Amino acid sequence: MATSVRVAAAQMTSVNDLSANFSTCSRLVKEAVTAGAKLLCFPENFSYVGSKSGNSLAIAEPLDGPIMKKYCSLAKESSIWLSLGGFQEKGSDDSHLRNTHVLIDDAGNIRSTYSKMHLFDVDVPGGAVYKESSFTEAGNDVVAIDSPFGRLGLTVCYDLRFPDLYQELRFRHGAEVLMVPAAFTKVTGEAHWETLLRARAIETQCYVIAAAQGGKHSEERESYGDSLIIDPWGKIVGRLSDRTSTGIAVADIELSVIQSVRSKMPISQHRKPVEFWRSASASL
Ligand SMILES: O=C(O)CNC(=O)[C@H](CS)NC(=O)CCC(=O)C(=O)O
Repeated sequence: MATSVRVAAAQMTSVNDLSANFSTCSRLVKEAVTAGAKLLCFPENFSYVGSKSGNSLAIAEPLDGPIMKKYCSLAKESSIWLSLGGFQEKGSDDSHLRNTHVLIDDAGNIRSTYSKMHLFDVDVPGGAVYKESSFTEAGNDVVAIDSPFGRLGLTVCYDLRFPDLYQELRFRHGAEVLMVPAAFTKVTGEAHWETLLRARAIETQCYVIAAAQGGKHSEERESYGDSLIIDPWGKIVGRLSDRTSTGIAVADIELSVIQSVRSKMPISQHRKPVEFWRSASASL
């Protein structure tokens, strides 16, 4: 990784129209290129948000289908890496999709994919009831990959609430930058979004890039928004002035910040993972 490299996180309000969302993404790619970013991260469901969550089954496609081909061409034409967080990938039968985070390089090649592990089956207090598992197959592979922006850890949205995954990414897979594309609900976002993201950055000493859906997608659906880039000390280094507007947040990833935070506070040497204290207490 270069000593400093500029990245961007998109914030958008995707709708139930594939071509309208692609136009928005193309415009944001141009903005990111103009800002000097080498990587642009898009939120969960960047290419489509149905008025009801199960609606997205109808537009699910394989990774070599026409939708993903267009995004690969977009990356290639603009010579920029794209993190596409939460693509509706066709599942193993017609009633399931996979919620897949796709990483495309600046030559338009898919470098890595990760399918969301933790599915959002939640009765949101004061909000709607979600049952993502009714139409989604959970992934079960932890995915980290080297890139010009450091070693990236791929996650999606609700994964954010499960710190074990991020511990695994940092301490077993060597992640330096954690990506959390999301479509958080308004209620849970207000209560938890920034706190959870900053906690993940601090406890793993990683950069966190969190691209978010924000605003009203339809009469029925609204997302919290607030795309953030956070440094390994937990400081917010990239944010839009408005939580729900469409645009990009830009920040520089500095190798020296990762190194300095980690060497001054060497938590990788101090940590006592669960296997350690379980075997210690067993011998009492
Ligand atoms: O279903 C779709 O169309 C798109 N998928 C989503 O919006 C997903 C699953 S329903 N949303 C979340 O994971 C919200 C998590 C969240 O809000 C929290 O953890 O608080």
